[in-house]
Amino acid sequence: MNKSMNAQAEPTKKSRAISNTFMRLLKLGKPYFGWYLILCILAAIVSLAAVGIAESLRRIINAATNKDLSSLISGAIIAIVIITVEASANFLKTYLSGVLEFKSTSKLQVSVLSRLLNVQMKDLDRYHSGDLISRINDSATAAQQGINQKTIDLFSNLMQITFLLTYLLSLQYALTLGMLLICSLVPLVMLPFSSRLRSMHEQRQHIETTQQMFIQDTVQGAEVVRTFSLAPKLQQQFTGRVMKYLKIHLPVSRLEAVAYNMPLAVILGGLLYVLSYGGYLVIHGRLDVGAVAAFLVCFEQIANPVSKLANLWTELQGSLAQGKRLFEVLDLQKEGVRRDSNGKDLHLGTSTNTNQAVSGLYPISFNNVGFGYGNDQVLTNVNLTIQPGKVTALAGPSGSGKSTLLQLILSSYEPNEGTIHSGNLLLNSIPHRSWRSNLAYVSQESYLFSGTLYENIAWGRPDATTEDIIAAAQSAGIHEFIMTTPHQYETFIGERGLTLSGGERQRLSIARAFVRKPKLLLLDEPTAALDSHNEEIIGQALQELMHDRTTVVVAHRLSTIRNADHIYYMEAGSIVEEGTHLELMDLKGKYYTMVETTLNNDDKTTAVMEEVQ
Ligand SMILES: Nc1ncnc2c1ncn2[C@@H]1O[C@H](COP(=O)(O)OP(=O)(O)OP(=O)(O)O)[C@@H](O)[C@H]1O
Repeated sequence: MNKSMNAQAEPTKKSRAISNTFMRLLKLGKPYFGWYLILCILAAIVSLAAVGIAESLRRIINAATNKDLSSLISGAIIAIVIITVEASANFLKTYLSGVLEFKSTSKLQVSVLSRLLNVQMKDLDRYHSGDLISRINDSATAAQQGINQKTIDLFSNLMQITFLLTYLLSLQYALTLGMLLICSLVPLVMLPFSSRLRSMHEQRQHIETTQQMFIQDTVQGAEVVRTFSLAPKLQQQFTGRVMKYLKIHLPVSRLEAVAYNMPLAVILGGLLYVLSYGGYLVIHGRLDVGAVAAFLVCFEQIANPVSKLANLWTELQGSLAQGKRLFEVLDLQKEGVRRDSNGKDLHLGTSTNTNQAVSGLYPISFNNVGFGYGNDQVLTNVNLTIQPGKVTALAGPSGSGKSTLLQLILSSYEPNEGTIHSGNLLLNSIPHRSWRSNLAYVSQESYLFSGTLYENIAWGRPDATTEDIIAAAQSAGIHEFIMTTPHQYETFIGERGLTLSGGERQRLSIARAFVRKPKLLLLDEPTAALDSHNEEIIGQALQELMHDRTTVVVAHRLSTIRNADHIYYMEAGSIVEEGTHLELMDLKGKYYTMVETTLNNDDKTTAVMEEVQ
């Protein structure tokens, strides 16, 4: 019984969701009301012109059959004028529709992208980047077309049908009514296909997206593909995916072909009806020959919009499916925003307290913090204090949660249990933008953007002067290298800076942190990927960057850890030891074992030498 009730509730929920998507798509069109109005006026002119052309044709044919030259000439002149007006209005309508299409689609794409840039990381983690790109590129375009092009088409087609039918009714109502009856069969024959087509469009879109993600992974992982000779396996997988796509695409094409061609058969039948019944009326003197010609021309002009109306319905199904994908992203909750009981966004505001909290003058404290990305607990009962102006190091085995802890300080995620405070203020009560404005983060592999070397440093502080950029590059030890590149600071680096070496990429991201002049510095072992030569070059620079600055550093190298003012040693998401390097070494606990067993020999030799001294 429960099952049948659920089965009944399902379609109701589904149709509510469809109408909801449609209403929201219509709402998106609100700012373009003026454009719609102009386009509708133009559509009305075009539709009226269609009537004018049919009437002129009727007059010309009747004048010819009556051998009335002057009526024939005046009819032809009127027809030329109407055709000119119709062509101009049509041109303007097509042009303005194109501009509207571009404006509205790009605006929607911008709002989807800006939502994506502001959503919570935990939501973003759920999507593949290829899927998100497809939602911005394909779904935004198709959804926007659904409301602009298709609703205007709907309006113009309806208007054309109304005007022409009114005209034809004035000529011969019986013939017109028969014609109307035949035309109304067109959408009816489409009805059985529409819902099936909608769900098939959704399935096809899903397969297209996974295919796009696969291509993206294959292209981005080109190095691994070559190294491990994965090309044949990937080709095979891709062929499999194409076959899967064909499996849904072919039935869609078949169904579309049937759905689109059924109306044509009805239209041909209608044409036969006009010729036969119209000819019958002419024979009985109830209609003139010119009127039959006008009916024939109008039939085409009515049949076309009617068949378009029918197709429009199937196309709208596709747009609704895309709109659904789009709204899913637009509905993701923004970070730093709470929702009230009605689902309305409540934004956090800045205050004197927040300005103080982000000043870097107060300690950051974790109180019984627990966190997990999904169901698995990553951090458990973490208690720590990051003292202002000091260097705090996080050490511990791989996967113990060090980077995750930095992510919580960055406010990329919120703890599931416990609290994080900056001074007296809860971190999640501080607007993210304010909090991050005084913070720089350098990870093991910081992302570099396609652009120039200059731009990549300037991302650290958009208002930085050229002098600031050069000074930052000098401090990060990358200036000399930049001066040897073909266009110096204007040298273009490829996608993700792949034209640079690992060390150059890392020094560039450190320059980006330098230019920011942050109050709080978060380093995720930025020298981990560097050789000892490169490490030495930027080691000094990092010391300078950390000097007198609140710093939290995830450290693997002993040289980094031992200089820290305070070290937290983590294991399986918990802090198990804390103290200075010497204190922890004296303790002879887990930290001591790590130093003894895990760290590389160079590090140990340096440490021993320094301790001896
Ligand atoms: N975005 C994520 N989604 C799900 N799980 C994650 C995510 N990031 C990290 N994890 C998991 O959380 C745990 C802790 O990872 P984290 O990167 O914080 O460890 P770590 O101590 O910094 O490791 P390493 O020293 O190797 O960088 C790991 O088990 C990891 O698989």
